[in-house]
Amino acid sequence: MSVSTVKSNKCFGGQLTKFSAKATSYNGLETKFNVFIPEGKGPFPVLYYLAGLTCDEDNGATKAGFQGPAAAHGIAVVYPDTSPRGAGIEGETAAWDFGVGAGFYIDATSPKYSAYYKGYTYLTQELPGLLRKTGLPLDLTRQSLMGHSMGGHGALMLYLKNTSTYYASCSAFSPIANPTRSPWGTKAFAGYLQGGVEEGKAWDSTELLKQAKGRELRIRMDWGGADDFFKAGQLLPENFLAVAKEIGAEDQVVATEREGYDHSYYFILTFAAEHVAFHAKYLNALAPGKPE
Ligand SMILES: N[C@@H](CCC(=O)N[C@@H](CSC=O)C(=O)NCC(=O)O)C(=O)O
Repeated sequence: MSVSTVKSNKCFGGQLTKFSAKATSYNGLETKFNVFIPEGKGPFPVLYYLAGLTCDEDNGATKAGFQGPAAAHGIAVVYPDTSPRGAGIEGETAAWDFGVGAGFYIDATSPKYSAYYKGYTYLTQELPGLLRKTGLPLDLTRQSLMGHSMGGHGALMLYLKNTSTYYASCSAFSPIANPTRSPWGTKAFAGYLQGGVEEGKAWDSTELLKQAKGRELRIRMDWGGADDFFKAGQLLPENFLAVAKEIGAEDQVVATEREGYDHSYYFILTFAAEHVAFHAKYLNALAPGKPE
C-alpha cells in the first residue's frame, strides 16, 4: 500500500509530517499517522505514542509536548490513530469508550469487529512497513513505546507481548493497567473478543506481566493522584505493581503517583520530557541498525 503526505510543519528544528495510507489491518480503510523527525541526518530511533479514548493521531502531536525533548535526544516520534475509521459497523460510534476512537490496540475476534479492528497487527507489522515507505530516516531496529490511558494499556501490552529486542523500553501515563478488571476494559473485551473478558487476559498487561518473570524489564509509569478515572478503578496500576512485586521485578518498574494531577494532557505535558529521557537512555545506547 502506498503512503501519501497530508501536510508537514517545522517543529523544534525538525519536521512533523502527517501521512495517510490504506491499512490492510483495517480492511483497506484509510488511516493517518504523524511522524516527528528531528533536525539532522539520522537514521533516528523510533518512539511510538499511543493515545487514549476519543483521540486520534493529532492529540499527542499537538498537546503532549514530546517533540521538544525528542529533538534534543535525536529521537523520532510516531503518533498512530486509535482505531479504524469508517468501517460502518452498526453501533461503532454510539459510545466514546468503545468502537471508533477506542480500538484498544488489540486484534478483534468477534465476528462483528474482526474484519476491521486489527490494531495490534497494524502497530506491530503494518505500520513499520508504512514507515519504511515514507522514506524518512528512521531506524526501525530501535523502537520504544509510550502511551496514555487506553494507549498506556496499548504500550504496556505491546511491550510485554514482544521481546526487548523488538521494543527497547515502555512508558505509560495513567495506563489502563489491568483491563480485564476495569469497566472500560471489560466493555471493550466483551465487544471485540469472541471469548469475551476471559480471552482478554491475553491482552491484559497485568496478566502478561505474570509470564515475564526473569525477563529484563524497562518500564516507567506515572499517574495522577487526583485523576477521577484512577479513583474510579479504571486504571488499576496497583494491580500491575503487585504482580511486579510477585515476580521480583519491582525495581524494574519505575512507578509514581503524582499528587494533585488529573487525567488530562496537562499531566502528560508536565512529565513528557522525563518520559522521553527515559526512552533515550535505552534507544541511544543501542547500536544503530543498518540503513534499510
Ligand atoms: N468523555 C470525555 C472524556 C474522554 C477522555 O478523557 N479521554 C482521554 C483519554 S481517557 C482513556 O483512554 C483523552 O485523552 N482525551 C483527549 C484529550 O485531548 O484530552 C470526552 O469525550 O472528552
